[in-house]
Amino acid sequence: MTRAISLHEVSKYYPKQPSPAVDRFSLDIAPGEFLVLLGPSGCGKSTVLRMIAGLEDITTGELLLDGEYSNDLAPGDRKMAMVFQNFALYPSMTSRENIGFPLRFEMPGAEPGPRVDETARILGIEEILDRYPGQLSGGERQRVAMGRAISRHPSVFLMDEPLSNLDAKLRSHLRAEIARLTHGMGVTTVYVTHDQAEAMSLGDRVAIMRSGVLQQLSTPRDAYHLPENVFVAAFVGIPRINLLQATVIAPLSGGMWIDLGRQRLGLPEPLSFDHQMLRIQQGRPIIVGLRSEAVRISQPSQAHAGEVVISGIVEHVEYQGHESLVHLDTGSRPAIVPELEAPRPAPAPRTGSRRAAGGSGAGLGKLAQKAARRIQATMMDRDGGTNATDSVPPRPTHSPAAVIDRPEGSPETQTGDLVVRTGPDIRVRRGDRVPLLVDLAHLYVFDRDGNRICPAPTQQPLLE
Ligand SMILES: Nc1ncnc2c1ncn2[C@@H]1O[C@H](COP(=O)(O)OP(=O)(O)OP(=O)(O)O)[C@@H](O)[C@H]1O
Repeated sequence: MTRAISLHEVSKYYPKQPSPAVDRFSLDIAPGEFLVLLGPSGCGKSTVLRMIAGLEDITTGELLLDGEYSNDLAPGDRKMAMVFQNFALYPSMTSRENIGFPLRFEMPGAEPGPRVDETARILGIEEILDRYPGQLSGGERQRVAMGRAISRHPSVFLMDEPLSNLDAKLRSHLRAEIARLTHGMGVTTVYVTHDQAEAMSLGDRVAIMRSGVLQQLSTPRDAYHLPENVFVAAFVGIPRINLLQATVIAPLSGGMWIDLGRQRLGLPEPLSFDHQMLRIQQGRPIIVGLRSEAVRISQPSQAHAGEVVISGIVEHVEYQGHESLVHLDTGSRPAIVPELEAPRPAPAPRTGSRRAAGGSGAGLGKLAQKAARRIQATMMDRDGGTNATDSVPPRPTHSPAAVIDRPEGSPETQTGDLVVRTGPDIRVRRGDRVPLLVDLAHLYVFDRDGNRICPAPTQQPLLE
């Protein structure tokens, strides 16, 4: 048996805490689905899991199991098995006894032997059944812990960072094993991790959290390729996406550029629909996101259609064996996303509407009018408003919104603002100025609130 789990507007307030640990969290998990809760430490992942398990009361909102209201269902009646980070085996029991222990309560009077043997076979741990936890390696102990969960034939697995105490090699091995087991058994699984690589490789879908709030619920592929906001973009993907503070230059006389400070990216004409939508941002601070694969070090003569040329000074080359990561200074200002690693973020000040300029339902007519007004206003601000193409709009005087910030007193231009992936044999040295080809088909733009505006967040009506 496997179960559907729904959380509707679920919040959790702990006493004496200024902000909720989980804030109006909604999620529908299909029977048999493998869902990963991903986010930095303290964002509320374990609290969500514990509320599903019944180990934590829900302050407001509803938990439905197979469509039935279950907020008050006792943990033992939920038919869920949990696997934790610390293996929690009874030290005085052998592996066999540890795996069979919960069966004594679930199947009173029945002989647990066959179930234990079946579980041991699935996990490949027959040979360690008669050993005590003290005689097992970390990986073996975790297998026994999983065996204890599996042998119960639960309807749901809840896993809270089950691999984080293990070394990297074992982690990747057990990760594959968990994927095989849970899919094979078809049991709904909710898996908590702060490791984005783990989340991406395991989950049918990932729910990315920040400060108790769900940021994005999507397939791992969409989390990487279509991050809904700058936080998700920065949290998912290794190396981390390059995020640069920028402004849009869009003179009425035509053409459009993204100003990165010392250099500009000219958007290729005819402008794509997504790029046209950026017109409305003229004069406002934006964040440009470039994943490391969107930029390559190559001569301008090698540029493909859609690639534009800038340059950077090599700061550092990180040799990784199969590739190298080249850290460059392009004279841009990196955008900083707080809370990515913070133990517990301070509550963010409310910053206007979440709706992006191109948000769902916004008609193009309205957008175009807004854009025209914005352009007009910018032009009027300028000296005579004559040669708009050559004049760079004034730099924003304030840091753009809560999620984008430059620490007070930090230099205008920081070094190493862009990381580019190259082959392992790249021959560049610190201090070299190298040409960079930026593929604008892989350009991300976020507005001052951190919401993605390019590629446009929802399907927009096409230009006539
Ligand atoms: N019993 C509690 N009393 C008060 N605050 C709590 C309690 N349990 C958790 N919190 C707080 O709730 C927030 C969310 O905690 P939670 O353990 O769910 O985060 P997490 O994302 O699982 O973090 P981690 O990855 O570090 O385990 C944190 O700020 C934490 O300090």
